[in-house]
Amino acid sequence: MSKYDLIIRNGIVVTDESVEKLDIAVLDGVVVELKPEITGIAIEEIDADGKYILPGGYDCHVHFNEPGRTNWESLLTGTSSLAAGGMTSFTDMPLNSTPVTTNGENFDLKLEAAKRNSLVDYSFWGGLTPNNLENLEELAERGVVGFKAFTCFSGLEEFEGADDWTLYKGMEIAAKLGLPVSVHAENRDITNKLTDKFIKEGKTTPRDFLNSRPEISEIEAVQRVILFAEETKCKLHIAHISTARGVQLVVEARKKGIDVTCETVSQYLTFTEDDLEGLGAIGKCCPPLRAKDTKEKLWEHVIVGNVDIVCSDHSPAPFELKKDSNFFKVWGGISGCQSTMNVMLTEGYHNRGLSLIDVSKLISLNPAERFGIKNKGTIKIGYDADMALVDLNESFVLKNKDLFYMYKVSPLVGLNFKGKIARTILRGKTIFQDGKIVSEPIGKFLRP
Ligand SMILES: NC(=O)N[C@H]1NC(=O)NC1=O
Ligand SMILES: [Zn+2]
Repeated sequence: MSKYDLIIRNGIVVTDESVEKLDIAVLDGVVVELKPEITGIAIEEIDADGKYILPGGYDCHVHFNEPGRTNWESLLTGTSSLAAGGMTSFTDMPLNSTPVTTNGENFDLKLEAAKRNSLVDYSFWGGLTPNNLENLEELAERGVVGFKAFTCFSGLEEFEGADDWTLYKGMEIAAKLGLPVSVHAENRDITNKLTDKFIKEGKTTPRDFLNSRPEISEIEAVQRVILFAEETKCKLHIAHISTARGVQLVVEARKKGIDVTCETVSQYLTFTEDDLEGLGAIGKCCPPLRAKDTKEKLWEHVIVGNVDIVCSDHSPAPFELKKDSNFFKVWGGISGCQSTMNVMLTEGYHNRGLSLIDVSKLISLNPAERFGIKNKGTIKIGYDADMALVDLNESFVLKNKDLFYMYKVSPLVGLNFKGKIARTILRGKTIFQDGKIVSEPIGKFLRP
């Protein structure tokens, strides 16, 4: 009789093709059997009767702060939050940790920190800035999934936004290296000019901040970087897209054969600009929250498959940086990486009829495939045994104390979610169960 490390019995398994009752057998961290009834024995058995089993999520856009700003969010607090939210891997942005990930030496520091402190599997974006074109190759050799650039101010002086020359040249190099470039797309002139103007006029409320970053600033930047992608043949990924018109440009570019994908994030699918006054600083992000009509159209794009990925853009900061009567001076970034699966189950599956297969593709398989992370993102023989066991019909209100973030705040607190993560399993090992982290940091480096 076959012997396994783990058998999970009686769960309803969400694969990339079906939702059905299956048993799952795991050996050495990998799914080795997947069928209605497994007869073997295992060191550990889990009875998942009544639970749905989704692939562990992959958050391809988080800003953790280790090394260097570990007092904003450490890898331990950040990855505990991911685990509590059913997420089993992530890609960290090249900022806001310090030093920023713009060369090989800095990359090595980050990798060392993750080896020690990450509870889930990890990978990294390298930075693309005006100062590091000559370092892209060494970052590629070390295993970054691609390069991240900003077309506007990044929020931090030490990570300079890319001018058009840098984008064009950087995309040429990335194309040669076979890696994608991910762009934070907002027009720098429009956002800077409006910001300066409003501050000069003493207009510094949340509404003024919203008005300083109109939809056109995203749409223009998306259009421009798509043109560079067409010319350079670079794989392009649009980060945290917030406008339906931006997604429409991506759709049209794909029809022309340009290799472009896009992600959106929970906040644009949950809140509108009218919520910002009530939320205050914890709801400040760039691009900002949008009008109700835009939010609904963005959902339509998600539902028909025009948006490839939903992730978090988790960008925490200490309370001090979230306090200023001038809203422009408040740190821009939302804490949300614990809630991506919850948002997609509640708003996507329960409220809008998005299938569980599509939910899991948006948060697991699509990012893994786009960024070349092999054997992740779905429950399948030969794939890593990364899973979230979910009580799909259980409702709960998210409370501050449920959060594993270093700063236990999030705009998502107080919302009623349906679909509770009961247990998270990384490569066959339970890392989160019944509200508690139950593992040491066992994360492993993932590279394309
Ligand atoms: N630096 C940083 O975290 N920036 C992020 N925050 C945000 O709101 N948008 C971003 O790109
Ligand atoms: Zn960004």
